Amino acid sequence: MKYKRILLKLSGESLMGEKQYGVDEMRLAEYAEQIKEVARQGVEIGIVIGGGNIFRGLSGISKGFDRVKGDQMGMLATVINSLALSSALTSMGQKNRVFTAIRMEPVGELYSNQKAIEALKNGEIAILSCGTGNPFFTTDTAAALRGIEIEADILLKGTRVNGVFTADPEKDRNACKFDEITFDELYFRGLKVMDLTAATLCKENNLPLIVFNMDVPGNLKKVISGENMGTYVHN
Ligand SMILES: Nc1ncnc2c1ncn2[C@@H]1O[C@H](COP(=O)(O)OP(=O)(O)O)[C@@H](O)[C@H]1O
Ligand SMILES: O=c1ccn([C@@H]2O[C@H](COP(=O)(O)OP(=O)(O)O)[C@@H](O)[C@H]2O)c(=O)[nH]1
Repeated sequence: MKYKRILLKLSGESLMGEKQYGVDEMRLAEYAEQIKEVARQGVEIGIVIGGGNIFRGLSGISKGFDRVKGDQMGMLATVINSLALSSALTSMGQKNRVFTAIRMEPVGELYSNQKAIEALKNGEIAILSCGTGNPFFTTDTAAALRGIEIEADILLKGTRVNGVFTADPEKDRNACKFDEITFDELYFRGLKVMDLTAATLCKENNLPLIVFNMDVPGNLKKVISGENMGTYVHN
């Protein structure tokens, strides 16, 4: 395996699978299977999951919610997704631990980078929930931050598209994929694959990123073993 310690970001929306809301059990099981497969090869895995399949702070504003409360609801949504993934991994016999950025024992342990690294060294997958614990941030930013904190070799952003394109591939059929691109170019081209706070954290702390399609079974293993897929984003 090319990478020994990874931070995997999973989109909350992808967890919906074919559903309109919440968690699709089939999709969850597929993800858990892919994750277990690489964990069995000795790869240390930290995971940050989004919450968009349940609640997004920004969309709450239009429904009359206060932004901070809405964001807190969004962070709690990431806890629900994290518990679902933890449960799926456990049922497959894969050891894992859920950490929360906001104290809520016994749902999860309060996060610290030391405890998370300890879990990784123990062969446990560390599921890092609640995003950063702060409103006005995203789970992409949490993934970048936690990736840096746990000293991951790479940040892997699992999405439902094949990588970074010249335009949103779900809206523009003529969009072309980049095999690699720098963080600066992402910024200058205004590519919306990760928010700027997240991209800046990666850039300033030298954490490379691969954006890849997590919805194709086997892709996670391929990307970790160094197969050329997705888009490699670097300094
Ligand atoms: N230039 C781009 N290249 C790739 N994906 C893009 C781009 N611009 C926008 N996107 C969108 O970003 C999504 C991937 O980000 P992700 O965080 O997984 O999704 P979401 O924001 O819905 O949770 C893709 O599904 C795609 O529609
Ligand atoms: O550090 C964080 C991470 C997430 N959120 C909230 O949680 C929601 C869900 O996260 P995100 O939208 O990043 O999930 P995804 O798009 O990946 O499903 C966001 O809309 C925010 O409201 C937050 O307030 N702080």
